[in-house]
Formats: sequence, structure tokens, C-alpha cells
Amino acid sequence: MVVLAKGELEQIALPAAEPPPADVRSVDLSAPAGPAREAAARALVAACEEHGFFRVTGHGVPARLVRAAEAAAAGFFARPQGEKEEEGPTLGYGSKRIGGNGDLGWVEYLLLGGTPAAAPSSALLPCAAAPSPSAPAGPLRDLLDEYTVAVRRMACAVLELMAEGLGIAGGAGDAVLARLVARADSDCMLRVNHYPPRPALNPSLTGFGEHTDPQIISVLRANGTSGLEIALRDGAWASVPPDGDAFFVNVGDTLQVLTNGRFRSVRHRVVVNSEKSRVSMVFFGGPPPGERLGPLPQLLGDGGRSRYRDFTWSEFKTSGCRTRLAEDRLSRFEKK
Ligand SMILES: O=C(O)CCC(=O)C(=O)O
Ligand SMILES: [Fe+2]
Repeated sequence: MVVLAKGELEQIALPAAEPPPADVRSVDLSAPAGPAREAAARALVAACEEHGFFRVTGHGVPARLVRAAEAAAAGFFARPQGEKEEEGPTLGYGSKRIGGNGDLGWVEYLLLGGTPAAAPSSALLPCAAAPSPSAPAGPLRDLLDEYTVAVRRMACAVLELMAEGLGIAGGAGDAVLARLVARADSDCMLRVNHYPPRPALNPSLTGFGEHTDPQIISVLRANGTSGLEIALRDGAWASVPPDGDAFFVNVGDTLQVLTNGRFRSVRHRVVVNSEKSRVSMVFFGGPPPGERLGPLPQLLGDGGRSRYRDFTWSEFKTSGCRTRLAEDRLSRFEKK
């Protein structure tokens, strides 16, 4: 349940128009080495340049794990509000408030550290409540941890294919992008969002307001329910048709910086206009806190100018924490 105070419903009410469907490219992660993999890597790079968003097939995450995690999460959200709030500190439960700066949505969520049983250091950013690290693991937590391990592995495989497509893969063991998400101290997390059906009389509500994700990549899936929309280059919104089996990947702010603006951190939002509830599970792949980030020298070319000044991931998060959801967090790191 999302309990809104007087006046809050009006803040998140939207007109009912659904935008046209986005032309989302598919990338087959299981393409065999050789021309098929090269084509997949090219498709991935093109999608990151065009939309900053693509669909992943051949991902290797077992369907039974996805279904079990999703069902367990839905079971949690169906429990009485008091019980959810009681368990809140152990699972990072929150409702309607996104971040600490007044953004509201028709959503309740769980927020877990991406390294199983570790406390996350950020929500969308680090300002939101973090679960207690000493929390005992329950069956839901165990399933979500197992899911996170599998999706994190996939995120690294996506980043390896991406490096190949960019021509910066280097030699074996030189995982220039994947290493940022694969390290034990990488700042990864899982967010499970539940968007209850829209209330009667309201054609459409903001579930999760427009924003870009701050990390390197986000790997997302939902229970075959529509609602996710992405902004195209011309600013128009396009809806993402639900997909029961594939995962979707967002380019995050940090990947836009690493590629010196070649890849686009995709603006996206969730609109609730359905009578069915939506459960989405989003893995955020972020770098270690002290990692220095800036455009990769391999992508600058000879005499190329860096569009961003270097920063650490901690610095970026601290600065982003002070912003509203929809704000452009990268502008303050752009070189004039
Ligand atoms: O729930 C979704 O489908 C997307 C949510 C989202 O964008 C986020 O949690 O950052
Ligand atoms: Fe997001």
C-alpha cells in the first residue's frame, strides 16, 4: 500500500496519454565468438549511443530464479503495512518517498546491498535509509541475494561485450569496464519496486519520476507489466513494451562519463496506469567508492578533449544526494 497524505495525490497525478512504443534494440549475450558476437557488440554500442537503453536476451539468468524472487517480493509487498514497516530496517523497505529531497511516487520498495548480506551505501543515491548490516537473512533475502549474484554476473558479461564493441577490451584479465562492477568493494545494489494498481478515478500516476541512474549500468526486469518509459534524444517519451523473459539495461551517468559522452545516460520514468501491479527488480552496478572516474583515455583519441573533470564515485554520490530526482547530476562535472 502507498499511503499518501492530503495533497500528495495531486502532486503525482498525470494525464492518461500513453506514448508510442520505443524501438528497443536486442542484444544476444549468448552469441558465439566470431561474427555473431561481433554483431552483438556492435548492436550494443549502437543502442548505447542512440537510446542508452537496450534489451538483453541469452542472458543465462535461470527463469526459475527470476520467478521465485519476483513471487517472494510480491508476497512481501502483500503483507500488512505494519509488518512491512517492522521488517523495514532489514530489507531497506520504503514507501512513496524517493531520495531525501521531497520526490514522491506511487511506489513502495526494498533496497539491498549488491554484495550479498552487505549493507548498500546508496538508494538511487546514498541519502536514503540503508538496511542494517547485522540483519538476519530470511528466505526472501536469500532469494534476492541469489538473484543479485546472477544478475551481477550478467552485468559484467554485458560490460565485457561493451568493451569489445568499443575496441577497448585489451587482453585476458584486463576487463576495463567489468572490473568496476565486479570488485568486492564495488558499490552495487538491488532495488525491488512495487507499483500497486492505480487507484480508481485516477487515470495515471507517477510511479517513479523521471531521472537518470547515477551508476555505470542498471539491469532491470519487471513482471510483464507496462509502465516504464524512456526519453528519446528529441525529448519525446516512448513506452517500453513489457517483456517477460528479457532484461533491460540502462546506461547510467557514470558510463556516459567513462565514454566521454558517447553513450547516453537514459532518462526514464515509470507511469502507473494499469490495473495490475508492477514489480520490478533493478540491479545497479556502481564502482568502488574511492574509484577515480573520468573519460577513459582509450576513448579520447589523439588530442581528444575530455568533456568531464575527474571525480570519485563517493564525490559524485555526495553531490547527487543534494539534488531532486529529475535534476541533471552530471552538469556540475562538465568542463566548461
Ligand atoms: O521500476 C522500474 O521499472 C524502474 C525503476 C527505476 O528507474 C529505478 O529504480 O531507478
Ligand atoms: Fe532508474
